[in-house]
Amino acid sequence: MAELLTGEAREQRRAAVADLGAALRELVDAAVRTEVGAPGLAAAAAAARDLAAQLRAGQRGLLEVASVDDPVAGERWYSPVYGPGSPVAPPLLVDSEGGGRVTARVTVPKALEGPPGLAHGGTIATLLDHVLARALRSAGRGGLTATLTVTYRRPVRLGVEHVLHAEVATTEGRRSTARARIVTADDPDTVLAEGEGLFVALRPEAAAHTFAGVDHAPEAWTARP
Ligand SMILES: CCCCC/C=C\C/C=C\C/C=C\C/C=C\CCCC(=O)SCCNC(=O)CCNC(=O)[C@H](O)C(C)(C)COP(=O)(O)OP(=O)(O)OC[C@H]1O[C@@H](n2cnc3c(N)ncnc32)[C@H](O)[C@@H]1OP(=O)(O)O
Repeated sequence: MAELLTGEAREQRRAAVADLGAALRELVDAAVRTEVGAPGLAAAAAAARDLAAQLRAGQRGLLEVASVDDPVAGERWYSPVYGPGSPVAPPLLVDSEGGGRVTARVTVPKALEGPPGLAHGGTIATLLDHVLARALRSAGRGGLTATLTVTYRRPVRLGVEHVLHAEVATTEGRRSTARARIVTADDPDTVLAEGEGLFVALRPEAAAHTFAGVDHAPEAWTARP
């Protein structure tokens, strides 16, 4: 079981995690855009395997929560959406949240491309799903996504700054719904994609089953008052 860090030790490790994450995102971008020759690719593959071996020297299991995480608040430093340590996160930057509303910014990188020059539709769905969940959390509502409906109205382009807005729509028992949209920073009135999600908070017995084997109970996704 990975021991969760607190205080100064956690801050220091979080800074190092974020620094490695930024370096790896540069590497992923370089890797998906490279046109160097085959010998250059072979040398890079060997260097990448050396680096992986270096990181495997201290490794947690698949169900173990990272020592820098806060599973009660739901802060995941390797989240594929916003995690500062994730090589595959765009990453999404949350600017403000509270009272059932969230505003976030993102610039979708080449690694998350769908049609040439455009964000992959699954990436857009991922971003919308996250801000929907975050809006609900900011209103004290937990839960897992039960349904997600995405309407793609205009392309979301790579390399352009976009803004997401989300807000709680309804709350009833363990069920909550929220709405979100994505626009460009330069043209906030033209909606590019919209999302609507239903989130269901887990009953304690369902949470025990869903998160069986996870070392720190992720309270953020279970039933909340
Ligand atoms: C910078 C450094 C970091 C800083 C970061 C800081 C902070 C970060 C903080 C927080 C991050 C927070 C949040 C964001 C995180 C993640 C968001 C991602 C969310 C996901 O990625 S999540 C994964 C995908 N998701 C699943 O993996 C779900 C699999 N699934 C299930 O686990 C069950 O399916 C479940 C739980 C959905 C329901 O199961 P269940 O057994 O509890 O449900 P049950 O049957 O009791 O229904 C109860 C009531 O919901 C209604 N209901 C249920 N399902 C429905 C449906 N589909 N359509 C319509 N109604 C439905 C019923 O009709 C009933 O309604 P009623 O009560 O009225 O009868």
